[in-house]
Amino acid sequence: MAPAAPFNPPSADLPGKPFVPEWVPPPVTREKHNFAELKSIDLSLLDSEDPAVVDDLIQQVKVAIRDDGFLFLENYGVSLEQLHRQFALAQYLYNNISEEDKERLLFHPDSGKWSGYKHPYGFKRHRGAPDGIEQFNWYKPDWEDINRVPTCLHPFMDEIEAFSNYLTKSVNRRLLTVLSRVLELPDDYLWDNVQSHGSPTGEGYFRHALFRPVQKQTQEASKGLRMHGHTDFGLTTLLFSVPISCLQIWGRDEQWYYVPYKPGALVINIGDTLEIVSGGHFKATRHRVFRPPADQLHEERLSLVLFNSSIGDLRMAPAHDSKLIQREGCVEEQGVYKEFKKLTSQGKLVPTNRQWREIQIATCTDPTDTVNNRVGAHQVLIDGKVMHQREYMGVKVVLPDDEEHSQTFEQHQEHASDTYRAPVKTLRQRAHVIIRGRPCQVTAIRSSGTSIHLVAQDIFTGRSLSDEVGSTESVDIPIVRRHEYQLVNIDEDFLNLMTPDGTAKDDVKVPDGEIGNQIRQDFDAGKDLLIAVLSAMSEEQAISVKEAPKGY
Ligand SMILES: O=C(O)CCC(=O)C(=O)O
Ligand SMILES: [Fe+2]
Repeated sequence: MAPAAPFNPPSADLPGKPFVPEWVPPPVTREKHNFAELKSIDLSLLDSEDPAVVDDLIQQVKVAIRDDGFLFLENYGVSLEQLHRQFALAQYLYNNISEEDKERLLFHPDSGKWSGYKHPYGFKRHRGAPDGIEQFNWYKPDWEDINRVPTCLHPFMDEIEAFSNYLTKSVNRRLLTVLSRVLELPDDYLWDNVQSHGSPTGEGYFRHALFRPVQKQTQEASKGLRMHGHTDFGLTTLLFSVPISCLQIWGRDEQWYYVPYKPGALVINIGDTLEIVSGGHFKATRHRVFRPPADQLHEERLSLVLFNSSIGDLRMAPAHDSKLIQREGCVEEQGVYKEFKKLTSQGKLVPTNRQWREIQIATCTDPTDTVNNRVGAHQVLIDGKVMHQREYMGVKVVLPDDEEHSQTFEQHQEHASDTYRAPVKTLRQRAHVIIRGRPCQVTAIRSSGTSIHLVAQDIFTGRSLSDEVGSTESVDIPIVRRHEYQLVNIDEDFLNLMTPDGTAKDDVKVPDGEIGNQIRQDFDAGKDLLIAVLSAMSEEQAISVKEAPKGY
């Protein structure tokens, strides 16, 4: 097999491309508990001329997939710099997308596709409770018509499309070769017979996602969940390992574990299709998105994902040509394969791949949905554990939805909800830090010999403060949150605000100066206003005002 060519994207500085600020990975958590140990696979070994090296690679994947159901992939042909450019483009999208584009390109999940822009108010087109998750998803029609893409990204579609093409046609194709070999099938079996083709993503999709920190009400309604425990419905999912630890996987010991950050690595999820095709030898990866450890609660999380889909018209069954299946039979004990098998043994048709994915998208529920997320509704108790149970076209899906494992984090967070400590060396420009008891934002950092000189600005008063810290020492960091509220009234010196779930909040003062004047002026003019409030260390201040989008 010819060695795989590395990713060679179009240039970032062609004429007409606006400047895109760099993406700086946020600091990694200091939390060490509840992290999974994932096996890491070096994909470049597939090109080795030594058959023993290739055999060893296949064995490693076999063990990782059959034991754990997930793995890291490294050396797949994209450099860290190229990857960071793609994250910078996602960051650029969320800093520049217009309100008009959000409205115009709003997704239609009822259609069974996530195509377009997802607002941060749940997984229905109609706005529900805030979930802080924004997404843009590219499906076939979105690649084919530039008008279906946010205008701010138009100059960069060459790079985004090249990246998705490389991920599908090079990385995923090689990964499917490895998986075909594990099943002892011809190299291109999964690529030729199961993977959907055409456009950069076939019937699958590519995603830019942004998870913003959530407010207390969302956190309480969802119990820390950002996305329910689930398996992906397609063939494979290629997720990029990110510094903000939210992705968790369900271990064999029936506990949730965070996926650690491995810069540049891909996290590979096995989807339902592969579980079925492999006759249960591959387990679809059970995963969810959960709140991060305490020291990352205030950070935004960008996530780039490629979902590889199976051919929509196919109904999946085990690949009986597989020598592995012929020799060892199928593995029946659990999961979607078992449920599909149940249907076929009753002489019933299983759903097509298209039906299977579209029904799950169209009926997806939110972690904030306190009506459905109850035992008796979408939850059941099995052996004392809370499980999420749904039925799609006669196929029962039961997945863990249990919270109790995270109590140690909960206690930790209560304790450390205002501040935490971090080595001064990890501070960057614009990072938060406490200087002389005040929450500040760093404006300058200078190293001299064994000490670091910090200059910072009080986030509430704007006053400049400075400090000298030993370069190996740690400093206190405030947890700074930014919430947006609707302005209902102004009561002398106080704002009467309303939280997204309708609770009144009347303890924030009208700020002094220009912003205060503007709030009063716009309110008197009858405008619907959203007020951003910054809070840190039990202090709160209104910091900006904007007009609420229509339909808010
Ligand atoms: O953003 C992530 O890390 C995972 C998202 C995910 O699991 C999904 O959308 O299926
Ligand atoms: Fe997923």
